[in-house]
Amino acid sequence: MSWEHVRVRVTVIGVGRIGEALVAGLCRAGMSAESITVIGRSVERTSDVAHRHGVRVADLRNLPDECDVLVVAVKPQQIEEVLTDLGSAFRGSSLRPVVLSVVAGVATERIEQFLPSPVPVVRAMPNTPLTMGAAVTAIAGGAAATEHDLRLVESVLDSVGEVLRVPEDQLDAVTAVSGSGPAYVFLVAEMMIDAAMSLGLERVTAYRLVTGTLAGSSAMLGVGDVDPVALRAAVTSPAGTTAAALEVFERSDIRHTFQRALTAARDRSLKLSGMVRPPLAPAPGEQH
Ligand SMILES: NC(=O)C1=CN([C@@H]2O[C@H](COP(=O)(O)OP(=O)(O)OC[C@H]3O[C@@H](n4cnc5c(N)ncnc54)[C@H](OP(=O)(O)O)[C@@H]3O)[C@@H](O)[C@H]2O)C=CC1
Ligand SMILES: O=C(O)[C@@H]1CCC=N1
Repeated sequence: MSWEHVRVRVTVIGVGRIGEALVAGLCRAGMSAESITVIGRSVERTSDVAHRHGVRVADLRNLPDECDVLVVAVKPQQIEEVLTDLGSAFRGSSLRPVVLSVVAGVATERIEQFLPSPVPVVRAMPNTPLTMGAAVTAIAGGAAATEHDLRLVESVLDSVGEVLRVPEDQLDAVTAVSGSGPAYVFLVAEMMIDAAMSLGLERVTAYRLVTGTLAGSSAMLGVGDVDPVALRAAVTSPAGTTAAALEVFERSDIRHTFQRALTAARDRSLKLSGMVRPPLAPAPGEQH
């Protein structure tokens, strides 16, 4: 998406790691800084982010006059408070942006319960490579989200990486795979650097070899529909060095470990939903 002739106004509530990564990614993709507003909790942190990226600042009780996509990027434990304030802010204004939640584990239905209906809600699971325009994000629309709303969200997320639609009940699995996924890759980098140093390489050499290897290998994976098994086979000479290493991995039951790790992440995402209590009763005159 080229933002040169298109104006979509984005407000991001919660400018922590993922909120700021999104702001950085959108600025990098050419969205004008005047189209982006941030709302944070700590004044210092929020003005710091706004200053660094040249974007505007607002607050939850004083939303910007214009906003097409309102991103909620706070922790699951913080969303209840934010949605309560957002519900009140919406009731006192005619502003009706698409609410785009990137919060792990919190269902669109749960979010809708805090807001005057009908507010379109889209749930997304991005990942931190969005800072580099290299995210992969899965989205699912809530009850009031139209095709137009989904396309609007896609236009924003497209500019920071790849976007795919999934049924909402798959988003917990998506979180385990691609939301948390960068951390697994960084863990591999960390372990390879430690192992390289234990073999006698200098830290700086180990770092360059490992990051170069991961970046190069990721670039190979990113070329069309490639099969990771075939790519691995191409590195593995019979009775060679790679085969010696892979045999150690297989004997250590690494596949089962990955299976268990991703299942634990998926289950944690499912559990997070239960931490957000719906509001006690709808405001007078509102249907839910
Ligand atoms: N990090 C990641 O890789 C990914 C994270 N996510 C999801 O994104 C969300 C944010 O995660 P992450 O960025 O890592 O978390 P952080 O803790 O880094 O960021 C959360 C931010 O929300 C702010 N905040 C808290 N309460 C409020 C409030 N009432 N009003 C405005 N801002 C508030 C916090 O401010 P303060 O610092 O003052 O507390 C903080 O800056 C989570 O729900 C997570 O599940 C999704 C995909 C990937
Ligand atoms: O760890 C977490 O809960 C968040 C969701 C995906 C990545 N980080």
